[in-house]
Amino acid sequence: MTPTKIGIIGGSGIYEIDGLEDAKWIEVNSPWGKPSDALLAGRLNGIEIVFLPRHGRGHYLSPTDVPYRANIDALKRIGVTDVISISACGSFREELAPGDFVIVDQFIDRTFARDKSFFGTGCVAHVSMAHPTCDRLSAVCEVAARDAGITVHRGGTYLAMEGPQFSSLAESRMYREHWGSDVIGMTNMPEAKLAREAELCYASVAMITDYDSWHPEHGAVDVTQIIATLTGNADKGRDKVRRLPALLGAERDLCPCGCDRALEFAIMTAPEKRDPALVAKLDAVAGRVLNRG
Ligand SMILES: CSC[C@H]1O[C@H](OP(=O)(O)O)[C@H](O)[C@@H]1O
Ligand SMILES: Nc1ncnc2[nH]cnc12
Repeated sequence: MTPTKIGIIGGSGIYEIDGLEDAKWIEVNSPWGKPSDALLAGRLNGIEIVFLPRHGRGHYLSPTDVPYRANIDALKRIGVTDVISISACGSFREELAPGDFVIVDQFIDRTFARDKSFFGTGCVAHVSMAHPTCDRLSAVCEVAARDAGITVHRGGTYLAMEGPQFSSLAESRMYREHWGSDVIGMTNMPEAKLAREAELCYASVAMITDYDSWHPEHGAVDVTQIIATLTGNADKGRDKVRRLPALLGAERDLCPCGCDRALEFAIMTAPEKRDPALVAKLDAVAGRVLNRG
């Protein structure tokens, strides 16, 4: 058993969390660059929590410019075991209404201008993304949201678009009618891929803020409406976060989904062909498998 350390990545409208004991902002240096911000570390019910605002305090980073690799590396480096992403999302389904939460379990990655892997020339690895989220952590997020009085839907496909512009009507219809997507956002990819490479359990909580552009009665998306929905949900969202530690427990066993062993058979590059500089950068992410004899 190892101690649980919960990492929370807050998306649009969530730039800090309150109620942490001994809370302090910590600068974490990563060989993958500067994370979006310092990390807010503290304890909730005796369990360690680390919070990172994805777009930085003041929302200065666009979805394309979020330093996804530095963020995931920093969380891993500081000892986080379980990462919960909280994101504002558009809905492609009438029944997924603004104010509801969806516990996402699949992704379609349409992003194209981001670094998507820690690995590459000099250390090649292929992890499975068949089941990109952790079922155990997702179950905890579902219970916490339900207990906080939130309408929550378990399972859903998140379409990750590059942005920063919202989708055209034609794109919105294609994602919904032909691609089977349930929600849309701009940030969960490559975040989920990188969390898997870093052997971190990852769950994604989509807070529905709008109906994107397909809905005949709702017109185009606008940021004012998104912020109003997020603000209206803030108290319940905070309540949900407060419930997580008790549900997760202070100690964790190996993840039954295997998230914490994702690299076990993933690395292809022969030891003598590995690039020492890249291997050094992978110390936190892949040290468990690269450093064994
Ligand atoms: C404020 S609307 C668009 C913006 O909100 C979402 O951010 P996040 O996923 O970090 O909550 C969406 O992905 C866009 O980045
Ligand atoms: N409709 C939408 N499309 C992309 N990202 C979003 N974030 C919130 N609503 C969104």
